Amino acid sequence: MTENSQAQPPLRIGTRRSNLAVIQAEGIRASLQKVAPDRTYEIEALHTLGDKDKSTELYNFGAKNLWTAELEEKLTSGELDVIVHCLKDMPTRLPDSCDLAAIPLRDDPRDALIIKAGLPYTSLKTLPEGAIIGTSSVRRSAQLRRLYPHLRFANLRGNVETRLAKVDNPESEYTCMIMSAAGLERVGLKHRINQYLGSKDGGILHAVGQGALGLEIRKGDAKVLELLDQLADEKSTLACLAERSLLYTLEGGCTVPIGVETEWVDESKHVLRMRAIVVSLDGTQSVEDSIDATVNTNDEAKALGRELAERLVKAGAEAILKEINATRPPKD
Ligand SMILES: NCc1[nH]cc(CCC(=O)O)c1CC(=O)O
Repeated sequence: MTENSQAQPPLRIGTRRSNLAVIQAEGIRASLQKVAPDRTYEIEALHTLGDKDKSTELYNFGAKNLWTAELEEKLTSGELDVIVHCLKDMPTRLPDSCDLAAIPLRDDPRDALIIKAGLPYTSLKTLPEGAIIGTSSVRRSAQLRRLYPHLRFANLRGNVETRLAKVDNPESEYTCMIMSAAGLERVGLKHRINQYLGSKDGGILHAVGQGALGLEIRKGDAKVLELLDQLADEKSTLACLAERSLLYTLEGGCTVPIGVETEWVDESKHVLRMRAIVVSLDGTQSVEDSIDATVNTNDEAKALGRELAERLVKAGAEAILKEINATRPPKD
């Protein structure tokens, strides 16, 4: 080993301590080892306040995000160099001392249906009247209530493995559950997916940033930014920035039933199609629209998200969101 490589301190990668979070951080470490093999990398998996307390009401706990605040403090103080997040769990407004760096190639952004082990159903359409879908996401339940008014919903919390165990338990009320395809695939549960729920197959629109990772750095840390830029995927970055701009424009600070889908409709011309929906909690009211725009730069991506948000507001999204914000539903 040369003196030079020994002199460079390890790059410290922070993440939450769930199995999914650690798998994601290990994936980023493996990618970094490929592009910068001389450097060493350390993962610090933190048991965050949000992981410790499972109560819903904590979503309303002060202004701080319980899942990201402690990691961001360590990033700001220099104890960490990068945080690996699920992009969809990253607020659209970050602390002043932090920045979103690279967005790597996105995995499948769709939601997925998993049916309780041993039941004969295969898709949403085959579920009988009164079947119970486990989800605590108002985005998922509101869209599904709208499309499948004969189905019922029950809260389902915990990490990926815990939720599946609760659904599979023959004593539990759940008929099935909805989770992100990417999350299920990363923890090795792809074989349990019964149906992928994109807009093309009778399904729902996914969460902003779903299926992508967000790499957060200290603001102005040019060295780490340059390193992480080597992991960036341009198309994923532009699509996700457009989605985050839509959410930034629409949200009143809490999580709301906004579904989105982005698709590159013409790779050579860089045309991004973004579709979005805002639904009332009971599924009875909704506004939906879609725009195609040429997107080559981050600013063009953000402009697309903003324009779609403004169109939705004009079509009545604000009234729906106001009513929901008044009751502050649990986070997606
Ligand atoms: N809110 C929880 C959460 N945050 C990120 C993922 C999975 C990974 C991803 O979709 O990016 C999940 C689980 C889920 O919603 O099913």
